[in-house]
Amino acid sequence: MTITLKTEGDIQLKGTIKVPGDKSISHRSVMLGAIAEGKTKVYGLLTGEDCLNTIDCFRKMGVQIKREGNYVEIDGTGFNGLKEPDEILDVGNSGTTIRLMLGILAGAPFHTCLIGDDSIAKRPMDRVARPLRQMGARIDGRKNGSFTPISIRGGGLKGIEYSSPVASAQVKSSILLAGLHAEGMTTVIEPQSSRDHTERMLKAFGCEVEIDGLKTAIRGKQALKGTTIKVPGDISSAAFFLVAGAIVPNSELTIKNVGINSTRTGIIDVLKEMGANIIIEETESGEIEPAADISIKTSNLKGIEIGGDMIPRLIDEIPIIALAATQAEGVTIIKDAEELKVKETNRIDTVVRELSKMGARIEATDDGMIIYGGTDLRPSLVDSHGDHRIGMMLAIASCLAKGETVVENSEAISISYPNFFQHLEELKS
Ligand SMILES: O=C(O)C1=C[C@@H](OP(=O)(O)O)[C@@H](O)[C@H](O)C1
Ligand SMILES: C=C(OP(=O)(O)O)C(=O)O
Repeated sequence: MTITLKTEGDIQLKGTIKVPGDKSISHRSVMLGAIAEGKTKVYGLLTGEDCLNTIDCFRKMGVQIKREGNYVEIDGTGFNGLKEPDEILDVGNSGTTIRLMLGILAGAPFHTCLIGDDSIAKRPMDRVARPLRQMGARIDGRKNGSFTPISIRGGGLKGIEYSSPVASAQVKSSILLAGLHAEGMTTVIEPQSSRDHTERMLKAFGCEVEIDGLKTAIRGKQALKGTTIKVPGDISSAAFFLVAGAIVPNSELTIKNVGINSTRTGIIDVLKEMGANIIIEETESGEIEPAADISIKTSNLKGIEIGGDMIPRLIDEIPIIALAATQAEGVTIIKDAEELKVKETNRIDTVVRELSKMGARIEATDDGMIIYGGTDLRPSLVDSHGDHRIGMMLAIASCLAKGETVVENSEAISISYPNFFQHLEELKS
């Protein structure tokens, strides 16, 4: 699908929106609800393509999941109730689905075959296959199990202590979920902190998780009990409108009920450091996850350097931060972000290529990018390359480019934010 975005005269973004539910928390609600005993109610579940694929995979393993009014109910089978699927499980575009599910399947004594789309086929699975094999899972696939299609036969796991070479919540979560069904303790040590939704939610489902700095440990053979989850709005989706509010002239907008777990709020810290006029009003201290209403106004941004421990706290927001940087005064340097190369696209390359088409002065580096600020963007024919976050960043960029910007492959946006264009139109005035 191709979308044409017209910017005639000066536009401004004004009003209040509520972004869809957090994608990371939604995936985990379905997965933990499925392997728990009893029913789990999930309010605010994201119904983007990625989460629909997670639901579909668990249905194929015999789990009943249905919409009931304003919540989704998962009839947990208990871990031993999962059934060998008759069909291949298709995760679509979702890295979180495949990597976390491999952790669960590592403990399941049956055979499963997993595939995904062309983007998933390029993303590394050895980062989870390696530790899961050490625990006892049998995994095979293309290039010795490094890429999809991938198959797994689980069961008979033993706990391990694993030092992960990357700060990745998908790796950490996959190992912890396998650890839940292993003999003894399973410990993951990370080089930097990654998002901690799995740990928080395991606790909400009645499990004990030990956290000591960068070390997270779980004792095996703990049963999960169904519970009620309220999914806050996704800060990674809110990020597009936070940046839009800061860079589109005469704008002022509020986003209600956004998750503000500190492992995810790098975007807020960066916008503040760049000089954004942003106000956070906490609304939910959150037994599981905190949330806030966030307001932002057009601001004079300045370039900054972003790297180190900050990167895992804003990894998915880098495409939209790059756009913010094109409008800042001075230079922005993003470093230590090699992980961008193994996302839905190589996000260093796609951000640089597509923003350059619009006139941005931006250079790729080995581990990030350098962006020179103060640029007038021009309309262009650009492409999401099937990457939802690139598509949304380009749509926001079009608000600053007078004329017609055409975004190819814009359907990818429904992966994480199905009503994105509706919100964009509502805020334009
Ligand atoms: O665990 C998760 O829900 C996610 C973790 C991150 O990936 P990595 O674990 O690969 O860093 C992030 O980029 C992804 O969008 C969602
Ligand atoms: C990287 C992302 O997701 P996933 O790894 O689940 O495909 C993302 O949503 O930006």
